[in-house]
Amino acid sequence: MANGENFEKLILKGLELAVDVDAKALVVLNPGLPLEIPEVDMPIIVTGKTFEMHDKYISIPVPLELGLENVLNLISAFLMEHKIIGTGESFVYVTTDLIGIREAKKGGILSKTFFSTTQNVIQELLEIAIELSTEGREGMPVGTIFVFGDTNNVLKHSHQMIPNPFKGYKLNILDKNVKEVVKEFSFLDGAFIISKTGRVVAAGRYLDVDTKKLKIDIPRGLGSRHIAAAAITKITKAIAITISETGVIRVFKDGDIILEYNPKIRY
Ligand SMILES: Nc1ncnc2c1ncn2[C@@H]1O[C@H](COP(=O)(O)OP(=O)(O)OP(=O)(O)O)[C@@H](O)[C@H]1O
Repeated sequence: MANGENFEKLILKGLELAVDVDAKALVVLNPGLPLEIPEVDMPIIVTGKTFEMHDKYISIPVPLELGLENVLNLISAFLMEHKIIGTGESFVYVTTDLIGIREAKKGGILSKTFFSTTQNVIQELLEIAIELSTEGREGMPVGTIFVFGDTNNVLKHSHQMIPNPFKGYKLNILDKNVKEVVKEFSFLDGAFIISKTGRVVAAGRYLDVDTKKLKIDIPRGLGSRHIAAAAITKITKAIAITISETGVIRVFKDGDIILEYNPKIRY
């Protein structure tokens, strides 16, 4: 039922339900339809391309491709971080074909800095990760790491494995053509270093982390790429996104996996 008119009717029903169950917010998972958002007292969150504060609602960039469960977890963390809902309180969500109620989870592991205006960079990186996972590079599976934010510290804890192909270029991940350039260089061993503003600082970077000392607690079976990604987020404030050669995408913060998703599996 991906038609705007019916979607708007569902949103109105969602609002009614939210009032009935004393929910603290309404979340609209919009796949990109032009929508008329009603003016109400309750905070309304709409998924979109960019982070924007509107009069009637807040738009937050979360790729719906991540699957309902991941998207709702991310939004739940956002609502808690912004004190829109507290533990035990709920929000109502509306997709193009369902309405549901969700309770905020206790002890969310998403860091406070995960959602901010720099979220647009994370959104872009997740989109690249999803494309690399599903398409590979020239048909071959690709594995890599993106380390985002806290760049000076990340650079201190890493070194070039090969000359840095991005040295001297001011390429920003938010610029249209740069996405393809980054995908082209994804065959390089090591990690991409991305600054808070989206600048591609380096590729082919080895993360120097002493994983024995750091006590990294991630599921067994994950190899050195994932351990290194977890570790760099433990010793810096960066967020790491890994793509495994199996296609699984993981997001790490403070040494933990905060999101795990396989775009090859339909949820
Ligand atoms: N410390 C590190 N810094 C940057 N890249 C690393 C580091 N350690 C490993 N890698 C990268 O990870 C690649 C794969 O290593 P490994 O197979 O052990 O990882 P993995 O976690 O099992 O990943 P995958 O699921 O993709 O196989 C290496 O070829 C290298 O490019």
